[in-house]
Amino acid sequence: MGADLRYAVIGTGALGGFYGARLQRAGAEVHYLLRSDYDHVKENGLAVESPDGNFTLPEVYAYSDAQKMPPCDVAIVALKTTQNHLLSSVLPPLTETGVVLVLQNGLGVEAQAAELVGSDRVLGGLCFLCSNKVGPGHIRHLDYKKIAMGEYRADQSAGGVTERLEAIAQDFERADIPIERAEDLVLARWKKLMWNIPFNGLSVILNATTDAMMSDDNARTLAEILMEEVRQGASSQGRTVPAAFTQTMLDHTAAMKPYRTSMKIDYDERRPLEVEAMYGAPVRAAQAQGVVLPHIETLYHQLKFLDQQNRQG
Ligand SMILES: NC(=O)C1=CN([C@@H]2O[C@H](COP(=O)(O)OP(=O)(O)OC[C@H]3O[C@@H](n4cnc5c(N)ncnc54)[C@H](OP(=O)(O)O)[C@@H]3O)[C@@H](O)[C@H]2O)C=CC1
Ligand SMILES: CC(C)(CO)C(=O)C(=O)O
Repeated sequence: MGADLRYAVIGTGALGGFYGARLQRAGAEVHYLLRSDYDHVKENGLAVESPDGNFTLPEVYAYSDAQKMPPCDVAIVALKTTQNHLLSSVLPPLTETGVVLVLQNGLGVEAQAAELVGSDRVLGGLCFLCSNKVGPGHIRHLDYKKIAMGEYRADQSAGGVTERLEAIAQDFERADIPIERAEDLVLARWKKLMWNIPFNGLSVILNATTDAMMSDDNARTLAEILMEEVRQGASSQGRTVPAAFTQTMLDHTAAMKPYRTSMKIDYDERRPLEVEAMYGAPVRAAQAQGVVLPHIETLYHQLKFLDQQNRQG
């Protein structure tokens, strides 16, 4: 992998638009794949509002067809996981040493990219970010931005910190994005699920923002029960999430600015919910090891029902 990496952002929304624009502003060459915003962004570029400072990029390399993109060193997958069935048609050509970096929430998402490009060419990242797309090519970054990034291994082993991971991490750091080098991507994914499984799902079921859930004993209890099960799920995969991490997540959420989770926004906008990647995949991974996660499974079925009703309605 050469010194100056060329990036592709596949899905220029809340997350992809934010990180892509930050990389470009820091000097990286970034190519963006867009869908509904293509004409607007080709004409006007991207605008980012952020507590770090607002900025615009009047000129960006915009595409509506991945096959027209140049070979890239790092293709960042930033679609919703509900669109991953389209991956084969939206990934750009890669350079000889090019890799796919999957920045989506959930579990098992790297495997979908690995099927297409080979399991030795995939990394994953967990983004601790609150960002929304509020208009065509218009990203509103609200809070946080750190990424825990790690190497994917088909056998689920820890991939360690490789040179290419280090090179990508340094590009992000130049863009003022803190990067945690995750030795074990599987553990990092389960730790992120400690937040997403309780709060994304409950925000839809309880029709509540994070502050409303944190200030209510019943909602907090539900969140704690779910977190305990996520720990059991991690343990079924040979990973240990320390018991104290539950309190860390609760404290983190209590300290957050009131937040409507991404799943709640998708629900309110009648868009498909990321139920399979966030709930189905962890439940199935645990089940494959003979471990049942009853509360998470219940939430999974409730969310599947609500998602279906919501989009029919
Ligand atoms: N937003 C956040 O703060 C965080 C998000 N995440 C995760 O990141 C992932 C992305 O989420 P987020 O950025 O919020 O979602 P968004 O919906 O904001 O962004 C996804 C983008 O992908 C585009 N897209 C969809 N299909 C295609 C296609 N076929 N070709 C080109 N572009 C396409 C969409 O375009 P269109 O506008 O046409 O729909 C949209 O702009 C999810 O897995 C989410 O859970 C994780 C942590 C925080
Ligand atoms: C936990 C949070 C809100 C920010 O840390 C996030 O990363 C997410 O929505 O997935």
